[in-house]
Amino acid sequence: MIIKHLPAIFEPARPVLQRIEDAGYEAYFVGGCVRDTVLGDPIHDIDIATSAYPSEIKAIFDRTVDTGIEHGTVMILDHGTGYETTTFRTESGYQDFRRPDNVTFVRSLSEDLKRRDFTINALALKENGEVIDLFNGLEDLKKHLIKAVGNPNERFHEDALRMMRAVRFASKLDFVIATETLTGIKQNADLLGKIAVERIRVEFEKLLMGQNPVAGLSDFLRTGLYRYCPGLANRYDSLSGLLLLNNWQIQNVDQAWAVIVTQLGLNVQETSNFLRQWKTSNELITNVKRMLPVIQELKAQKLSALCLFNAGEKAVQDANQVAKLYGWSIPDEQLKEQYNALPIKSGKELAVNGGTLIKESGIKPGRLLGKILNQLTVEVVNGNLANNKGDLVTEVEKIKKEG
Ligand SMILES: Nc1ccn([C@@H]2O[C@H](COP(=O)(O)OP(=O)(O)OP(=O)(O)O)[C@@H](O)[C@H]2O)c(=O)n1
Ligand SMILES: [Mg+2]
Repeated sequence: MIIKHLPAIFEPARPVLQRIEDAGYEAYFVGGCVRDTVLGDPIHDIDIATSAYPSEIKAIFDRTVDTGIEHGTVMILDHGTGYETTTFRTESGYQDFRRPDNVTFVRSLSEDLKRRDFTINALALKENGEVIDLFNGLEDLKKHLIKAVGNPNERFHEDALRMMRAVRFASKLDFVIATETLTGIKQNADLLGKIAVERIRVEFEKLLMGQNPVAGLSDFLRTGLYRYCPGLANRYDSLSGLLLLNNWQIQNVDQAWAVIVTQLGLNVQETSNFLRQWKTSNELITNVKRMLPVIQELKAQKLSALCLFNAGEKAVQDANQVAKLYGWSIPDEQLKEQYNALPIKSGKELAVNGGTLIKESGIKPGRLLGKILNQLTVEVVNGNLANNKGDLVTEVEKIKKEG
């Protein structure tokens, strides 16, 4: 196959490949960028593989950065852009166990491609547009098939994360996992236990945000991969409920996790613990925790002003998106109106603050002050009290008298 017009992102990199070829070596675009080019999908980054050793690349180009030289990766700087090139390599251990990370540099493209995960990811693209397809990747792309290169067991033993990548691609591309590959995942699922949770998380999040999350989740469940994921090991029944959701439209990672914790029926405290096990950021945990009460109130069809106020605009919108999956949502426009109708959107908008109350109402700094401010906020949000200084100070007098 020859691709006549390469997507624009390749253009500035072509002369770089050309120069490597002119020096007598081979150089190709490889991996996801080739797969996505053939599919006509957007390309976010390009990877280059070459027969030249890192030292040889550095001899060809004036400006390079050693970004991962022990793995064979050197960045070539060209006209202000960096291009990562990786020397053809093979996982060895047995061939040359003295090399760091068991990586051996090789001169042949096929040696490099045959240790890649799936046939659709084992395509190489020459600078002139020629696609090198040694493992029937093009046919599998056409058939919408995720198939391990060679023996699935071997591929998954080299890197167990690949099993998560398989289910992620099933969702992301809406492809089917080939039977033998699926069997390989079932047999090796426990190896996922050896993989850092952060790496698993990235794949799981991509799965949840893919084109067909139900397909990916279905594979994630039937292969048993979920057993080796934090907080999911004993939750097969609950997770299976996700397969019944037929209106997935997840727009961000906060929503993705909110779906999972909603499905698992976790409360706010359990959600914190669960997400901490997955090593998500504190920001994500905060966002998801803000969404949960909104989702619950949408479910109960009694969305209150206070709930909207506490969550804030982003969490409110995200929560409605999650609720949509379950048929609990209200029209976005209506929700927006309800939110915009809040008398105040944040505590800072309250017509009095701690300072005012200390000065004008003689309240001492401390717990009581916080409690009173909170009470005022709730009354204003609920529309029981106008947000002006006079009314609020009068209310404070009343609260003081009532003790
Ligand atoms: N565990 C892995 C990870 C990567 N690869 C190979 O390295 C390439 C680049 O990896 P990466 O950028 O992680 O994935 P992509 O396939 O490019 O997918 P994405 O679109 O998410 O970048 C893959 O296509 C594949 O050939 C692999 O064989 N095994
Ligand atoms: Mg990539």
